[in-house]
Amino acid sequence: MSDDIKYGLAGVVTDDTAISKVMPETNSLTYRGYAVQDLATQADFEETAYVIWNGDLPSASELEEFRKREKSERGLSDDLLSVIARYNRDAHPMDTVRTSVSFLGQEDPTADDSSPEGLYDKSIRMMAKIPEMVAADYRHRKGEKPIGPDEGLSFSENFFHMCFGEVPAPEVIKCFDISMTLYAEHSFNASTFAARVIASTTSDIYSAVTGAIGALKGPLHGGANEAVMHMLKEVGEPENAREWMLTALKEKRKIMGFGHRVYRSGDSRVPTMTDAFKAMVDIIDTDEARKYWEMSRILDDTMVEAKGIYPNLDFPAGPAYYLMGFDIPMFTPLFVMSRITGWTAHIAEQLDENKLIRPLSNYTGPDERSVTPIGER
Ligand SMILES: CC(=O)SCCNC(=O)CCNC(=O)[C@H](O)C(C)(C)COP(=O)(O)OP(=O)(O)OC[C@H]1O[C@@H](n2cnc3c(N)ncnc32)[C@H](O)[C@@H]1OP(=O)(O)O
Ligand SMILES: O=C([O-])CC(=O)C(=O)O
Repeated sequence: MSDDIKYGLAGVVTDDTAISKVMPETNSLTYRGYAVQDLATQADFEETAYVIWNGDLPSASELEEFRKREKSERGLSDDLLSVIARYNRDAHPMDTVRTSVSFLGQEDPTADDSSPEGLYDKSIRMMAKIPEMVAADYRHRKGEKPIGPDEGLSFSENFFHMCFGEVPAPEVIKCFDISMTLYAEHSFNASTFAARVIASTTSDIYSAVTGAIGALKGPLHGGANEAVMHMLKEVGEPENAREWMLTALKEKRKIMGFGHRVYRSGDSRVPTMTDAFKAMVDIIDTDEARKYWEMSRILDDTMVEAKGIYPNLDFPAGPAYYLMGFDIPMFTPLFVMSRITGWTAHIAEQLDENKLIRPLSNYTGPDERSVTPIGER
């Protein structure tokens, strides 16, 4: 290890961005200058997507136009639906959504159009189509036929409709929609950086998004929302929670849903997601819902008290998604449905003033040596 190297690029600023600002000193986050909490509670995910892509809040007519455009892009080709119908039912849903996005790219004859308008078209197209890829795959693994999109429904309502054939209570939709806004964008996180690296080679937007999905899958990044729910299931009951956490820490286990590379004293998005999770628990009002709420409170308090490490967004999002009825392996694809907005905004920003991303490395392998012919080895 060398003192001159910033391993994992920790603390390194690699480019400018005007999309979001992560402020660890105040545990806050803005998208294009708007506080994420305000967007989550006072706007909806469609308005947030508009802000991320266009820079300002839409007027009423701009928003109406944008909603129409998103709805008009919904719907998968018969070819893609038949590919989804052939996916391995045991495959991880992140692998299947990665494959579906890649398939969408090869269906688009303008995939290489990287003009600002071309990128914007494809960004809206992916926002509109990824939910159906996830929902159709969810139903396929249950042996059920896909349910097509409903133009009368919002982005979040339509997703529940395509998964379950019904739209739940408004509080559940609101909780889901808030999670979409909170997950949408977070500066140079690993998956966004992966997308920017791919875009910087002037590859196409679908390739950059496909790579970003691969980066998001890992449990140190987006995959943590699934890992959190596995942890809650392992803990089992609220009365086990404190002891479970103290033992896990003693055993030096990594506790999923805690810690963050940038925030060191709390993730800006957690209070809003926790409030939404609690509001949903109160509406659902079952023993199971209260159990996961209480358990997560105890785990959070114990971790902060014992290690001073705070929960990240995946911690409240995991159990919230579970109580909405989603299977655990679907949680990270839900993140994809949201982060497609941030990724594509970053791809456009990267291409606007592109410079190939190619850092240097510190070689630590053997000194130069000669190749001994095979007969002499
Ligand atoms: C939406 C998102 O992607 S948010 C991130 C989701 N990921 C997770 O929740 C996975 C669990 N968390 C982690 O693995 C880490 O906190 C990361 C990957 C998010 C950040 O990692 P880094 O910035 O590299 O932090 P780093 O690993 O250096 O941690 C610093 C110290 O805190 C400890 N620590 C950090 N997170 C955790 C954790 N979740 N559980 C236990 N200890 C932890 C580390 O062991 C380390 O201790 P040490 O100094 O005694 O070695
Ligand atoms: O910023 C990060 O490193 C991870 C994160 O919270 C996100 O991508 O939302």
